[in-house]
Amino acid sequence: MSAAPVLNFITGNANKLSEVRTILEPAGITVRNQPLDLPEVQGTLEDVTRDKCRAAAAAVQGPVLVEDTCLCFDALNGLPGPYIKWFMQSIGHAGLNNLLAAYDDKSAEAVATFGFSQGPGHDVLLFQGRTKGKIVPPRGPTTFGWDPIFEYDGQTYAEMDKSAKNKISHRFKALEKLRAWIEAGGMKA
Ligand SMILES: O=c1nc[nH]c2c1ncn2[C@H]1C[C@H](O)[C@@H](COP(=O)(O)OP(=O)(O)OP(=O)(O)O)O1
Ligand SMILES: [Mg+2]
Repeated sequence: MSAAPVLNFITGNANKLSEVRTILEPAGITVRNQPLDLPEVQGTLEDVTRDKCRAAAAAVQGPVLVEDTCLCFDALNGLPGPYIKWFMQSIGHAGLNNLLAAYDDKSAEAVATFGFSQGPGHDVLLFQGRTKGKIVPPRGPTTFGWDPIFEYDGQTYAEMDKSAKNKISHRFKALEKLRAWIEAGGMKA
């Protein structure tokens, strides 16, 4: 590849930005950031990211990367899903556990959907990663969102070393697809 790829990741979430940089920079991909607060519509995981990406491209009038994270409870047919941010803010870790009190099935899926657009009027390309786990009472540092209540293979995301989370996470799996596409020359097409 000739010029080193540069992505403009539009997110207001410093933890997301840090994980994305940690995962992509070893692959020689530079991640810039503009911390815009973009409107988020209601709809499927894909609808939310597509709309967010179009709004970001319009706001910066250029190429953008966005990401929307969902936390889907199997017993609730995928809810809170894209609305997890508002559930986290309103009812927190305890409330999210209580939502599942009536069900034996505590399984959940973390989903990261990245959207890339070359700019206003261009298609939005989606790169999605999913990691299965279960919802548990909080364990570990409360640095990043619902990390303390999402258990993967016996440890919560919050209990795992950052490097361990970044090898199995929903975000890592999505970024593997994005990286493969960039390495195949996708950004230049
Ligand atoms: O790996 C994660 N581990 C734990 N919590 C996480 C993770 N990734 C996102 N989260 C939280 C942040 C927000 O409460 C919600 C997703 O909402 P979401 O709209 O995608 O994120 P945001 O508004 O913070 O940033 P952005 O400016 O990119 O939209 O789940
Ligand atoms: Mg958001």
